Amino acid sequence: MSSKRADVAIIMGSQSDWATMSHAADTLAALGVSHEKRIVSAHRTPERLYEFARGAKAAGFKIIIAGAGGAAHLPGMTAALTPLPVFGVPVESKALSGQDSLLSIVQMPAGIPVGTLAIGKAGAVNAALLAAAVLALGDDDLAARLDAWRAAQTAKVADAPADAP
Ligand SMILES: Nc1c(C(=O)O)ncn1[C@@H]1O[C@H](COP(=O)(O)O)[C@@H](O)[C@H]1O
Repeated sequence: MSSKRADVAIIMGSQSDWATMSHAADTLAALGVSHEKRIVSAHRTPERLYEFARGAKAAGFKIIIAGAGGAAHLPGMTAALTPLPVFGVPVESKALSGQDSLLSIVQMPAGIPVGTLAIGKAGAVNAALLAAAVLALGDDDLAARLDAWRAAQTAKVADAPADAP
């Protein structure tokens, strides 16, 4: 690991969340945003969470993307322990299709914000895009890459037939 930390930390409650959270990593990679990923669980590894979240800002991270499923306390607990912006991604759970994850993340008490995204892949992609948009406020090159990414997305839709199948 290099001494200069990545801008974005992607954390997740379990290895099983990677199928979802890899979309955040892929999107950040496509935009040239440096990121690190790690498994941290408020439930299963509370001390690792404490150590990570307490040290995240000093380590050089600027934004944290936290994905978890079920009783998804990871994003909120992370937000409680760091002044960095935290974006929460509700991972789709088997039992309740991610409704549990969403509700566990979204309804934070006033004072400890978590920017909550959609359930699943869309949320993971959008968390990465939001992180990039925040970082782009102070980085003109990244702002240009983000503009290009959005233009490419528009072109992809525009090139497809406008009539429904
Ligand atoms: N919600 C949390 C937390 C947490 O919030 O600290 N730690 C693990 N988990 C979630 O448990 C689910 C099942 O995990 P396993 O697949 O490992 O049993 C995962 O979606 C994970 O995010």
